[in-house]
Amino acid sequence: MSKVAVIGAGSWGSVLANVLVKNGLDVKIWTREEKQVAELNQQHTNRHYLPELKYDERLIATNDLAAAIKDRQVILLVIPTVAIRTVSQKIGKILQENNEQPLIVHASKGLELGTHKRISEIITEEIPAENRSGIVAFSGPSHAEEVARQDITLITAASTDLTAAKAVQKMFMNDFFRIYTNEDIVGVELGAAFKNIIALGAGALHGLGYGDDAKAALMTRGLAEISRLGVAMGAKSQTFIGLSGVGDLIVTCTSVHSRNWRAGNQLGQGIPLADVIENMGMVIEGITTNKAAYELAQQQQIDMPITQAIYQVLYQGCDIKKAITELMQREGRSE
Ligand SMILES: NC(=O)c1ccc[n+]([C@@H]2O[C@H](COP(=O)([O-])OP(=O)(O)OC[C@H]3O[C@@H](n4cnc5c(N)ncnc54)[C@H](O)[C@@H]3O)[C@@H](O)[C@H]2O)c1
Ligand SMILES: O=P(O)(O)OC[C@H](O)CO
Repeated sequence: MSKVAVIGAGSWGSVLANVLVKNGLDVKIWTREEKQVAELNQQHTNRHYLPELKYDERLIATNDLAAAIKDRQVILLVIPTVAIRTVSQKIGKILQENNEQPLIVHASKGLELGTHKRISEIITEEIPAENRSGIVAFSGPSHAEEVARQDITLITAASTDLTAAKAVQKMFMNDFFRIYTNEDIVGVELGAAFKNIIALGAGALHGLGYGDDAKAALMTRGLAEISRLGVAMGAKSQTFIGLSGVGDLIVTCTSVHSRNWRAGNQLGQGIPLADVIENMGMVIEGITTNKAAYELAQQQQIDMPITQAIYQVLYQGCDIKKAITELMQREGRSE
C-alpha cells in the first residue's frame, strides 16, 4: 500500500498527505482549487489553512481527479461531509472506467443532511463494490495544527475488515503518530460526528464566561446522550469510551484549534451564526451534524437535551442563555 491519493487539501487532508510522504509513501493530493495546486507544488505551502507549515517537496498536488487516483492503491477522502457523495460518485465512475479496486479510506467527520447517513454508507452507495477493496474510517483526537508540528497523536482506523484497518494502521504509524484498529466502524464514525455538536456547546459556555464545572458537566452529559443515540443506531457502547469517542470529545471541547469550539465560542460572545461561518473559512461540521442528530433523536425518541438545545439556538433563533436556563430547569434525573 505505497501509492496513495489524498482527496482534499484543506488543513486535515494536506497534513495527512504530508505525514504519508514523510513515512516514505508516494502521495498525490487532489484539490479543486487551481491556485492551491500551484502553491503546493511551487512554494510547498498551503497558507490559507496552515500558514506555518512547509510541506515535503515530494508531495504532488493536482486538480485533475482522474490523474490523482490513477494507479493508486489507497484513496483517502478528507473533504467536508457535504461533498462526500458528489466526489465519491466521480471517483466511482473513474474507477469503473479504469477497472481499478483501491482501498477507500476517509477521515471526515459528519452525517449527511436529509439521509442521516454515515460517510462509509455514502461511499458504499457511490463507489461500486467491485471498484473498492475495503472501506476504512480514520478518526480520533487530532488537530491538523498539532500533527503539522509532529506532536504525539493517537488515531483509530476502523473497518469491518480488520485486514484493511491494519493496512491503514501500517501506512500511518511513526514516532509521533500511533494508530489503533477497531472493527466497530459504526461507533467510530458516529462518535466522530456527534462530538462536534457538544464542542459547539463547550465553546459557547466559554464564550459566555462559564467555568470548568459547567464544561465538565456538558462533556459528561454530552457523552451520555451521544452514546445513547449511537447505540440505538448500532454502535457498541464501548467505542464511545475510546479514542474516537471520549478522546475526540475531550480534544474538540477543550482545544483552541477546534473549528467547532471556536464557532461555539463566537456564538457565546453574541456573534451571529452567519458571521461565524463566514469568518471561519473552514468547515464547521457540528452545525449540519446537529440538525441530522436532532432529527434522528426525534425519529427514534432518544432523549438528547443538549443536542436539542443547540438545535434551538442554531436553527430556531433561541437565545443561548435561555437554552441553558431551560436545560438547568429540567426535572431532576438519575445518572
Ligand atoms: N482540521 C482538522 O484538524 C481535522 C481533523 C480531523 C478530522 N477533520 C475532518 O476532516 C474533514 C475536512 O476538514 P478540514 O479541516 O480539512 O476542512 P477544510 O475546510 O480545512 O478543507 C476542506 C477541503 O475540502 C475542499 N472542499 C470543500 N468542499 C468541496 C467540494 N464540494 N468538493 C471538493 N472539495 C471540496 C476544500 O477546497 C478544502 O480543500 C472534515 O470532515 C473534518 O471534520 C479535520
Ligand atoms: O476543528 P474541528 O472542530 O473540526 O475538530 C477537528 C478534529 O475532529 C478534532 O479531532
